[in-house]
Amino acid sequence: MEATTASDSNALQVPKLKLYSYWRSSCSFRVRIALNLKGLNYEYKAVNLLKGEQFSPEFTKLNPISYVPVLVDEDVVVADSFAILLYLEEKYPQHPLLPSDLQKKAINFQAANIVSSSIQPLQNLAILKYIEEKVSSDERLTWVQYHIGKGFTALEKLLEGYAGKFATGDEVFLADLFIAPQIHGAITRFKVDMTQFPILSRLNDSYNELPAFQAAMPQNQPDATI
Ligand SMILES: N[C@@H](CCC(=O)N[C@@H](CS)C(=O)NCC(=O)O)C(=O)O
Repeated sequence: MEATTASDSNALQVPKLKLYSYWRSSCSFRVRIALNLKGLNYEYKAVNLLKGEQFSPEFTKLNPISYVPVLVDEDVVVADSFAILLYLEEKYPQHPLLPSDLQKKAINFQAANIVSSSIQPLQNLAILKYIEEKVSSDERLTWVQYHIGKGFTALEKLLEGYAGKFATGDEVFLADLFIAPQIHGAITRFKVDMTQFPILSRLNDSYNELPAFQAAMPQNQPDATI
């Protein structure tokens, strides 16, 4: 694992934070957005998933299930993007990730979970490798597109009465941190036709304008290979 430093002139000086991340990982992307929104400076610790660095004894000590992201905040180690985001929210309350309105908060959790439980796990590296080996690479793409489509269709229905510039209104909240990376991957990696999803397409245009999202994009990470 190679260490590089991410810095931003607007970031608060909290150099003790370390983020174990992989440039193309949508789960890491969620946390990178939160760190940027909250103005938290962090050290970027690249974990190359294609080289299997997530299975190294050093990394497995940080996360026994061998997935990125992992956040290290001095002596606190938190793995899993959802857990990390809730940790950051409590420890660093600037730029809140959750609205105070209870219904809107619930919609944020629901939308985040559609992505984190019902889309992303079905497109994880190990699953795609298994389908490619046991069936075919064509089936791999058909599989991912089907599951992204199913999740995106649900999100379109869920957000119909809530979406503004962002998922639940005109402010960025938790749902956006899950939706933006999922759309980015759907377009760039899995060639999903986004014209079927007008609300999500509109949200994506808004995400693309925000510096906190731009800086978190895969292609802008120190370990990016494109
Ligand atoms: N629920 C976890 C999922 C983490 C996860 O699946 N990470 C992926 C990258 S997005 C990973 O490390 N995959 C490595 C592998 O499949 O070996 C989270 O939200 O952090």
